[in-house]
Amino acid sequence: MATSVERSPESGEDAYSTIRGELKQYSFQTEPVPRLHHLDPRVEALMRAEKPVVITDTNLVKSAFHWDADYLSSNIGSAKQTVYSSYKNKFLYYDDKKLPQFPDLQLATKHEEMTFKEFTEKVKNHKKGDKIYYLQQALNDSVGKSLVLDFIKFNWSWATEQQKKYKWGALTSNLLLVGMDGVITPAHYDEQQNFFAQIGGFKRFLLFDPSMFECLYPYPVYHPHDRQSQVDFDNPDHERFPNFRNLYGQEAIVGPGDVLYLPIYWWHQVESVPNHGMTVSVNFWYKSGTEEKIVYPLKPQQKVAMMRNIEKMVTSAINNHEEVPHLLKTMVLGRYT
Ligand SMILES: CC[C@@H](CC(=O)C(=O)O)C(=O)O
Ligand SMILES: [Zn+2]
Repeated sequence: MATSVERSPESGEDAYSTIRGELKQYSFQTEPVPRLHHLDPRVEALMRAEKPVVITDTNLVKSAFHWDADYLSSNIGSAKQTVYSSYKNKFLYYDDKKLPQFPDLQLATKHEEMTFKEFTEKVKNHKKGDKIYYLQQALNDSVGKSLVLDFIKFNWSWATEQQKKYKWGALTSNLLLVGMDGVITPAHYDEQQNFFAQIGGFKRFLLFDPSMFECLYPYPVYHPHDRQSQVDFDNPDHERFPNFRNLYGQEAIVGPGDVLYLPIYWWHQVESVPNHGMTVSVNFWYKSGTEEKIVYPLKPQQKVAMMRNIEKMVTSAINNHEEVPHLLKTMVLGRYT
């Protein structure tokens, strides 16, 4: 498979409209995420409302536009990188610290450690039916000098200005993502604010408001797939997940130079657009700021945080996750339903 990365930093509208015509359709409706120049005042309104927006011309990662497979191979260094492999194109995240409680869990994706050079070899020699690979590595001080210089030249003044303006907490990490053509990260939410910067290739985001929690049925908090939706978007089980029929979302295509503001607790499915080569992205995860004061009614994301705390409290108090479902059902069925 080619390791080339499709690149047209100022991707003309033609690239996006061509891609839009190729995208897989799902059973739910979506509307487009606004795509705005970073100086457009509507960006601030959307970010204050914690709504997604594709922000253009930030130059956030312009110094990394040359990060293609060959450059990264020669400059990232010989440290092992975190790579996931799967015989399918879906890469469902799992928390390996929770795996011991689920010894029988069948994982479709495997965590492998390999050098970047080994990763690009596997991608180059990929044949139909072979494993598919997705590199997902937090940028750290093991990278080579030239990558450090590129990293230092990110538009940190813009990023830091936003971080202060919206009272976000600390930047916790930058994840380097190098995906083979067509890889998918299924629907999940994260507990951090996120600037998702696209460097090479194109990614399609399906985004859902935190209130869509009741349509997306996340795994229990104690489960290794915590925060991930249980619903298979390609073959939804409407018996188990009846509210999936009410799902409604937003959609965005991000290309080189685009930055997607992905608000904390917003659900997202991320698809490397098929037949457009490898994708290279870097995300910027920030702790969310603390609310100055609680305002009622609570926001959907606050209710999600509350439900998470209840599940965590019950699980630790009862000290046996197998007893949690019965206790919660006893508490709710026939009483609150
Ligand atoms: C973690 C992988 C995912 C991005 C994402 O979910 C995030 O940045 O929160 C993707 O690009 O496939
Ligand atoms: Zn995510």
